[in-house]
Parts: sequence; C-alpha cells; structure tokens
Amino acid sequence: MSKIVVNPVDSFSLNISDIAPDKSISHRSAMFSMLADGESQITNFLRAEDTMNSLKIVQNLGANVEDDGEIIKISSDGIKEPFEILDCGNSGTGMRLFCGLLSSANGHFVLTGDKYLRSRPMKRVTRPLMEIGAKFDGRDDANLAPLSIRGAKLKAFNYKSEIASAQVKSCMILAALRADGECTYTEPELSRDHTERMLKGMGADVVVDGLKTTIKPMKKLLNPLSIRVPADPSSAFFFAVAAAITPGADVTLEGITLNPTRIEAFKALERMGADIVYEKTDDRYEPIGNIKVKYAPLKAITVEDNISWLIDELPALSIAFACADGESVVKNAEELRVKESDRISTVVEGLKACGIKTTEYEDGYTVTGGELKSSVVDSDGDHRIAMSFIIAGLRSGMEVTDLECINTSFPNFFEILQRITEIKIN
Ligand SMILES: O=C(O)C1=C[C@@H](OP(=O)(O)O)[C@@H](O)[C@H](O)C1
Ligand SMILES: C=C(OP(=O)(O)O)C(=O)O
Repeated sequence: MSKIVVNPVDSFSLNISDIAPDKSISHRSAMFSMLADGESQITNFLRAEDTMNSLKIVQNLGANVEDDGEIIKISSDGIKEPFEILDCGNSGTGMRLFCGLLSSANGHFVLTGDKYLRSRPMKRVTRPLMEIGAKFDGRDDANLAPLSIRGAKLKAFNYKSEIASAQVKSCMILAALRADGECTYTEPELSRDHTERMLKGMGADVVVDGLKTTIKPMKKLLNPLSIRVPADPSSAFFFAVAAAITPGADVTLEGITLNPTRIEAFKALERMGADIVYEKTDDRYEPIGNIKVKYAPLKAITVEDNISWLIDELPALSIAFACADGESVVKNAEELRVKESDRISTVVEGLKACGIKTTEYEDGYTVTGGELKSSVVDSDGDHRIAMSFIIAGLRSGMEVTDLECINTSFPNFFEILQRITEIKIN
C-alpha cells in the first residue's frame, strides 16, 4: 500500500506531450480488430492495466497480436473458445464491451475482474442481451461477475436505454452487428461515441440520428483499423485542474481527442473562469488537438446537463470547486455511485477531510469553495480519486494512500507530476 506526500507549488508553466493515450479508444481498438478482415495497426495504445487486460483477452480469444513496443498489429480469423478465464481486472469498459462481443460467439466464456469490478452492476448489459437470446449466468441473476456466457443466436432489437452509458450502448452495438436483422439503440442523452465513429470508419453500417443509432448486421468482416490513439482528455484533465488552481500557472496538453462528448469538463472549468484555448491539429476517426489552460480566479458553477460527457472528470473538477468562490452543485450524477468506488462518497469524504464544506445527495453533491487543508486521503482503490487528491496537494499539501490503482489508466502520471513538484512515494 504505497503513499505519496505532495507539497504545495507556487506556479509552473508546462507543455505536456505524453499524456496517457485514451483508455476508451484503446479498449475499442483491441476489441474491434477482432471484427476485421486483415491486420489492424494501432500506435500509441494505452499500456496501462485496464487496456493491457483487454489486449490479453483478445489474444486469449485467438487473435494474433504482434507488439514491437510501438505498433500493435492484430489479426484474427474469428473468436475462438479460450482455455483461460478472461480477466478484465478493474475495467468496467472491458467487461461490458466483451459481453456484447462474446454473446453471439461460438463457445463458452467466463469474464471476471478484481474485487471492485466484481461488485459493479452488469445487469445493465446482461438483461438487454438476455432479452434478445444471449445466455448469461452469474451471481445475483447475472448481475455480478464472474459472468459465464454461452454464445447464442441473437434476435434483432429496438432497445431504449434508461441510462446514458457508452458502455451499454457499445455492448449493444457489438451485439447488433451479429443479430438476425436491423437493430436500433436509443439513449436518453448522447454518451461518448467512439464506438460509432470507429466502426463506421471500419465500414460497418452504423447510422446515428440524434440519440438513435441504427445498426445493420455485418454481411462481411470489416476493414482493418489503422489508428494512432490520441491522448486521453480524462487523464489530461488532472493537469488542467493543476494549472487552474495554481496562481500564475499554465499548461499545454498536446494531442488530446477533442471529441465533444469527452471535453465537457474543460468547458465546465472554462465556465468557472479558467482561461482555456482549444487548437485542432488533426482529424482521424475524431478531432484531435491541443488544449491550453491558464490560471484565473475560479467561481462556483452548477453541473447538471450532459453528465456522461464529464462523468470521469467530476472528482478532479471537484478539486477546482473546492478552490472556487461560492457553492458548486452537481446533479443527475447517480452513475458516480457505481464506478470503481462510490465516487459521490469518496469525493465528499475526501473534501471534508480537507476542511471543505460539502453536502451529499443521492444523485450528486455540493462543494463550497474555501481554504483546502493538508490532510490524509485514501483512494479507496480508485485511480481517479487518488489522482484528484494528489492534484489538490499542489495547492495545500496532501498525503494520499493506496496508489497502485493509478496504473489502471495513467502509468506515467508521477513522471509528469514530478515536472511540477518534487514528489516522495513510499
Ligand atoms: O465507454 C467507455 O469507454 C466509458 C464509458 C463511461 O462509463 P459508462 O458507460 O458506464 O457511463 C466511462 O465512465 C468509462 O470510464 C469509459
Ligand atoms: C469508470 C472508469 O472506467 P471503467 O468503467 O472502464 O472501469 C474510469 O476510468 O473512470
């Protein structure tokens, strides 16, 4: 159980060109390569625990994976029944998307994960899949992993989801590609759309019309992927907050996906008063570019719309709330309760320990800006909680414990952090 002591910094000016590659896109690159006719090539794949677990699963499912440390080449002649239990580690994205991919494959598959993932709800994917003929088993009526899947024939569907979840949407789109007719999936609010963009890029018949996606089953295998994974805005955001709460600081975050469903947290920080500039430099499956963030005095805001566009960034945004003038409010964010930790509780408890006034509600919380106090915060095994409170330490000093989880999404986080401040981990 490692811990870090962070000391306050005065100011910094930094260009960061090595923010971790995008986790969502990396998972999908590995998985979707299994649907292609020929060799897919992926560069800048995220070499973190969550995505390396997905890559290993793809290999266990019979794909040929060549990795020279820079380019990952994947080819597959169909999903094969594995000898191994498929371990998704800490990753909800891995488990839920593999449920969709495997529900119609030939064979028997067992998906498991670490103690955190085995407690997260899977019914949101197993229930709609079972309704169209998939065969799942698992604790609590196929709600909790380990999950066992027997590949089955899937019926066409028109599914209206009650949650804005890209994991559920992607799972159902993957199932639809092998269903016995045209399918539609409708979500209550647009969630991140990497799956639609990437599959369309590979030649799949996926049509998006507002909140409704229509998918025609694949008549033949898709074209291979050729992708350079952009940097992850969710990882970049920790350093955006670092600059926004440190008087005089500025940071340039390079090569980030500027997909609008992913940069809402930066827009929220902008609404709080931070000085933010977006500069598009590329377009491959999605817009990519640089984000510059400069300190300015912050004011409180309310966050209640398009919550799925900033759900992973809310813990870090809450550190900015704590440094802002006034009471910030988060609503409609009940999904935070079923992430790696119950992120409403972990954020609220962590901020309270730092002397910040907060109130917890079922679907959100309020944070009244004030003087952050140096404290000891445990991550509860949640990477985003660990990194958020480490960043808070740049303002006030902080000790954060249980840091191994950071390897799930951002293995070079500390390497970048030490360009800003001296750090001691033990
Ligand atoms: O599809 C994805 O890659 C993700 C979707 C989101 O989860 P939900 O679909 O549960 O909202 C997000 O929290 C997760 O980190 C990654
Ligand atoms: C919620 C997250 O990921 P996942 O659902 O894939 O575990 C996250 O990275 O914050």
